[in-house]
Amino acid sequence: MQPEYLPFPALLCSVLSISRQHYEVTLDPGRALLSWRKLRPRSVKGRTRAGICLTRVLHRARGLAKSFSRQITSGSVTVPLTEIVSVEEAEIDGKYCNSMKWQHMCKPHAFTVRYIKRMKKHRWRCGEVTFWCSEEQMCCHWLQALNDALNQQTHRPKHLLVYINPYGGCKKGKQIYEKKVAPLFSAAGIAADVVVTEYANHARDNLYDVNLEKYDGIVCVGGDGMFSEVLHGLIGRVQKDSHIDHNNPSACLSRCSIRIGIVPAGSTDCVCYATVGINDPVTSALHIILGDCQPLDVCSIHHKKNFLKYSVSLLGYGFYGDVLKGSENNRWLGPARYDFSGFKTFLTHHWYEGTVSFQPAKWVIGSPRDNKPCTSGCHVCRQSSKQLQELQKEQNCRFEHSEEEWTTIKGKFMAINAVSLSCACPRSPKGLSPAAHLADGSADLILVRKCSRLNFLRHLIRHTSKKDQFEFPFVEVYRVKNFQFTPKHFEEYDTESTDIGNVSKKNFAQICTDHPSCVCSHVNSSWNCDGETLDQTAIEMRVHCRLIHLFARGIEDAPLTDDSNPSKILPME
Ligand SMILES: CCCCCCCCCCCCC/C=C/[C@@H](O)[C@H](CO)NC(=O)CCCCCCCCCCCCCCC
Ligand SMILES: Nc1ncnc2c1ncn2[C@@H]1O[C@H](COP(=O)(O)OP(=O)(O)OP(=O)(O)O)[C@@H](O)[C@H]1O
Ligand SMILES: [Ca+2]
Repeated sequence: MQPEYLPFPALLCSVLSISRQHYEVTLDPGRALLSWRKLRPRSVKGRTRAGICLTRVLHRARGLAKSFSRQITSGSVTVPLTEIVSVEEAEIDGKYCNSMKWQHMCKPHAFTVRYIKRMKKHRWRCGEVTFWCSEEQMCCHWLQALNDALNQQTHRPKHLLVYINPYGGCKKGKQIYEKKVAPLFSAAGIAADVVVTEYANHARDNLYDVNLEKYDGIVCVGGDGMFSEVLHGLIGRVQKDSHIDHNNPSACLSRCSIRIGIVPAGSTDCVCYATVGINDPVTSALHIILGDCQPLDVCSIHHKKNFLKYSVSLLGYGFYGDVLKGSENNRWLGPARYDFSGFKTFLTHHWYEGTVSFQPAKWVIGSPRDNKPCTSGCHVCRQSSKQLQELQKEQNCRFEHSEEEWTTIKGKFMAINAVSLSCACPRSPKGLSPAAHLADGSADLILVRKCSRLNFLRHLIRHTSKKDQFEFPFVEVYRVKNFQFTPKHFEEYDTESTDIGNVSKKNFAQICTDHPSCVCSHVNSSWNCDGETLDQTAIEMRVHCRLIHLFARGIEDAPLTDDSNPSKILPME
């Protein structure tokens, strides 16, 4: 049984100075809060004649804790211990040492606390406050207590493996890491082994050899393509270690427990944006330092019994496949290559014929048009994944192979998009499917049927506003656990050959040479899989619920402060 008053964790409360003003500073380990409140001169006098130091270890935890819950007064700041980035002895600069106030001290004693400040649009910055103590002993006491509290947060990474793509996005990956991220990691006491990649797939291949046990996380500095490399390396490595054959489309893949952090330095940065709420390197670094953890669904893509790729953002055929293809020769344009190619692809206005079959994700409690986006600590994800787990247990693993309820749609499509997260990115802040969930075990399958150029434009424009992009008769959206696609012309030329895709391509090439004026080259599109083109057009996709974990927390509901008043952090009540 718990005694009424425990000696530990005890409150630590002192009068310390910040910028020569007196504050009552309290560390409440029970509620995991650090707070400081400005004292009026009268109350300081009442506490200590010197007006600087008074340390009281308070055991009346309950009464005081209650009073903290009401502490939303002006001049009062409360920071959860989970949001403290670092604590260290302050470096005293000349300004303070030479001031009259401190001249009597040969060595002023101060410590600096860095903590999360929430700015607009999910951007985080590092706030900094230096507390001055009158005695060395008090300073040590505070440093010790704060560091003890931080050390108790065992989910924070201590050792990271960092891969930097120096050529992603605007080619600033290395600079971004060195200037913005590395200093924060080192302040937080995180050791990092850095690999600057020398060729495409360097990071992926390296992850097969590296001793993963040494690390608490892997960080990739780059765009979605770089993240995809790390994802393939990690998932591939874990399956290899667990002797799971990834070529088997119905294999139950082993989950990867080591977390991946994304420092955005790419062209789209969709995975980062959709899991953090912004593509900002400092914000991402801070999420990594705090040791955030966000599970993420991953889709596997197969052609017959051959594994092709994993996808976490967009698996798109038609419009987005063509945009990607068209952008490849214009890499020199950097991120603008997608807009240029998007414009050209829009003007060419192609549609493609084929058959889509899918099985709905029956366990999910949400739907693609319920207007309930995935947020930090998402209830829909938690509940849905729990129900999926129960279903899998009930059906004793046969669930994955069940043949029930396939829906088949044959038609002409402008675009077929499957997304297992919203795909929010700077181009489209709500994404391709605004209510898709990060970790519910499902993907949203969006079918845009053949329509006029004007209608397609109306649909595209909706991605940039708050209006529903699915509210058109030519757009359908389904929440699925898997789907298959066969292009019409693949069916026609299908043979018993083992390399069907190549046979099909060969036949088309033949037809096009025979009829130079025809549009055969546009009979098939290609798949854009997280920014990479797939070699096959006939594919099957399956969602693996929560296969990986990121250093992220999903998108927080509402920022607690704004830029105009960043110093006031309200308690997390
Ligand atoms: C009129 C404006 C309409 C704007 C509509 C914007 C919709 C943007 C939706 C973006 C969805 C991104 C999904 C993420 C995919 C990533 O895994 C992948 C790798 O990074 N990125 C891309 O494939 C890169 C895909 C980039 C796609 C850019 C598409 C740009 C379309 C421009 C159409 C212009 C029509 C103008 C007519 C006058
Ligand atoms: N050293 C390297 N040299 C050439 N290519 C590399 C190197 N390192 C990584 N790559 C490849 O570069 C590709 C693109 O990188 P990245 O995703 O970082 O930028 P991006 O394509 O501009 O951004 P996004 O994917 O967000 O659109 C990745 O597919 C990755 O495999
Ligand atoms: Ca999902």
